[in-house]
Amino acid sequence: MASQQDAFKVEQNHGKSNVRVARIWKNVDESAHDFVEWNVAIKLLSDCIPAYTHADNSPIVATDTIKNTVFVKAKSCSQVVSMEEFGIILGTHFTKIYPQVTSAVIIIVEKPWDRVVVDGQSHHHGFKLGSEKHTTKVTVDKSGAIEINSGIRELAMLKTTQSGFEKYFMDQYTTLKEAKERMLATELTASWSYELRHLSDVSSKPFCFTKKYLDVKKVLVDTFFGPAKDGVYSPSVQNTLYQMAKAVLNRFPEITSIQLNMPNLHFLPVNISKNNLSVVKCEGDVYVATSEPYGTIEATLSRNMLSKL
Ligand SMILES: O=c1[nH]c(=O)c2[nH]c(=O)[nH]c2[nH]1
Repeated sequence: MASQQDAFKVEQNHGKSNVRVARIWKNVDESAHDFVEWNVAIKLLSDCIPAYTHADNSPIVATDTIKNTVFVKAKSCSQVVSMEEFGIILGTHFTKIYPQVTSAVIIIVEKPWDRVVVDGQSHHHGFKLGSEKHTTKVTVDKSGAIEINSGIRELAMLKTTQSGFEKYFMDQYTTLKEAKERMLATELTASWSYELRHLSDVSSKPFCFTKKYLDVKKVLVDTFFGPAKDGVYSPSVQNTLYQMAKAVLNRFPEITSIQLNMPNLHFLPVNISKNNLSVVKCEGDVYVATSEPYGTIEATLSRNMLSKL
């Protein structure tokens, strides 16, 4: 929140980060338990300028209160809620209850506890840690205007073939050899926005955010890899990223834009020689795995609103 004070423009917000809440839903009928672990960060935009300029703390909602609210709201969710719904519940609370709070931003990252399968059967109360993380960012304004983003973090994907990189711009510093055949590895971070603009949009048509997250993830993964046997050729990370984002926008009309970040994690062919004699020659088989440096490739695709007219 910005304000003009003396000669200065003051922009400020406050909140609490790394509020780690775990919630179990034990159903009365003794069926499987549901469990989530969320890392919640909250930022409140509020009329708190006197606290900064005149040491007047009276408008500050203490960050300790903000933290407590996460646990109070987790307790009061008697039914399973998605992270996005929990973000809406928190954002609505802070903007409704406190006159000085104009907007609340809630960011949640879910720890990937997956239900264990034992002898082919889903366990009722056993969970093990998986890999990629579901994320969300929910912004709620006092007016009821909302922005809801969902996303994925740390989705590592690798293919051992069906990738190349050729005909790129070359100059006197270019030493990279063109490749028709290489491996491709990345760790995807994605985030997408839903066409939900007001709290009333959410209450009028209940939205299954968790299912949507799983569906979007499947489209991203399937597009990256292609069919199981033959895969799909990637002429660059850039093109693969574009195909993945496009597939999501084509498939889900309720998503207005998607941002993908796909680092190019390099596996370098191993070629070792001694006295001009080869000790190890990479024939598409032995590589050195590197973590740095890595290529950074990211893009955002949004619907061209003119194309809707
Ligand atoms: O798919 C790629 N895109 C690049 O921009 C790039 N740059 C590079 O060195 N290797 C690759 N690979």
